[in-house]
Amino acid sequence: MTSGEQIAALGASMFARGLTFGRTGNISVREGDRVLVTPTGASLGALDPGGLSVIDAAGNHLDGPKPSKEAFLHAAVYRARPTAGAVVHLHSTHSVAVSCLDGLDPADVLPPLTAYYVMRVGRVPLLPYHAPGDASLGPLAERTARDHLAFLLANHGPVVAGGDLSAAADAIEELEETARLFLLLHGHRTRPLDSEQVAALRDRERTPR
Ligand SMILES: O=C(CO)COP(=O)(O)O
Ligand SMILES: [Zn+2]
Repeated sequence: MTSGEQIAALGASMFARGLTFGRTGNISVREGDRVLVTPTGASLGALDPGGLSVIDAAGNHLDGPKPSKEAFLHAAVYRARPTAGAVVHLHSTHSVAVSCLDGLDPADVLPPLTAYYVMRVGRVPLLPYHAPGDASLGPLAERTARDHLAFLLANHGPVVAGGDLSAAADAIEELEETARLFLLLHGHRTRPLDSEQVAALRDRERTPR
């Protein structure tokens, strides 16, 4: 499958499962110096694999239709994370709900409820509200992405990187399910993983298997 076909297949799957809706969300894949990104105003449910936009890591539009208004965010993540091969942004409902909560710890929005959340996502910070496409968020996004795989845009939604598209998809789905669990558990006495359990999982993830 070409990268364009992979992006279209993932978009269709995310859309079909209600992980994003309408004409929201955007997906990109890095290929060397070029980044293939979904066009602005596209439905992730109906992407044309041959009709994607091309930008560079500075966010410049190189080819194809006008890129996503969040292309600058994707470019910022690629500059910050040399190992990132893909970036996904969704308006996934439970993650967006968490991004609207008052009183979150902006350094770490969700507790480590499950092992897979720790293994696939890690610590997720909250970036302050900016209107969609407001490129003044770029420098903070770039600094944040250096040591975070994922971040949450306040009153908006998640942005998640991965070594490749399937890793980015796994991580953003894990984040969405953890946000759902967090909201489901509201009002229940909850026992997240303790710091030793979290540290052991982080060590294990660093050990090549
Ligand atoms: O999610 C979106 C904005 O945050 C969708 O915008 P684009 O259609 O420009 O990608
Ligand atoms: Zn958005």
